Amino acid sequence: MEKQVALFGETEPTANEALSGFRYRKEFLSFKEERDLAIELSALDLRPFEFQGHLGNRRVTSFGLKYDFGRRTVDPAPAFPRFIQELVPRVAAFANVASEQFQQVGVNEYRPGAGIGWHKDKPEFGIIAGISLLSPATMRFRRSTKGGWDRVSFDLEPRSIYILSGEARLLWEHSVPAQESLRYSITFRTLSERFLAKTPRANVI
Ligand SMILES: O=C(O)CCC(=O)C(=O)O
Ligand SMILES: [Fe+2]
Repeated sequence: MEKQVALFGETEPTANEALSGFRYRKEFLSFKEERDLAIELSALDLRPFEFQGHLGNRRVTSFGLKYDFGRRTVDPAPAFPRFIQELVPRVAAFANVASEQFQQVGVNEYRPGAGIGWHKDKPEFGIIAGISLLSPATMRFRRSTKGGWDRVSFDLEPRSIYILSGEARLLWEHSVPAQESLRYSITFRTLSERFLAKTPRANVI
């Protein structure tokens, strides 16, 4: 049976109880910020995400670094545009990391009918912070158990932010089912300790 968790404002105790390492705050962006960002995002050169096993109708782009799913490598990507740079300190404060630690940013555009299938983000990346714009969505989590799956889901409101760290990041898979109207997410990623240890910084950037 799936647990549906309603989140109001900064409800970390509730969130942590349901899923350790998941944090959420609504109204992280103002309406004006959301509108201005949506204009910036609509002007980006987004490409269809194509990879076996994933829903294909989401469009994406990356900044700072990008993960090449074919070669399984982390490669350089265009620098953060100004509107992303301006968000980083605020996102970093909410995530309790230094701004410089966010080295990768991904933009997802979900037109009506687009979603993202079950996955864990690549182990090269560490903490993930996600901002939602324009339309509500549900973020679903599952973890296999002896008898089947543990499941939990959270409503993501437009202008909200979530953090995936710890168990939510490492042990649970997540997905976002298709919704009926346009939604964007901007995801910010640090690099994992493991990846940093084996990759001198100079080679990454
Ligand atoms: O749209 C979202 O908030 C989820 C995105 C996601 O899971 C990803 O980009 O890895
Ligand atoms: Fe993800």
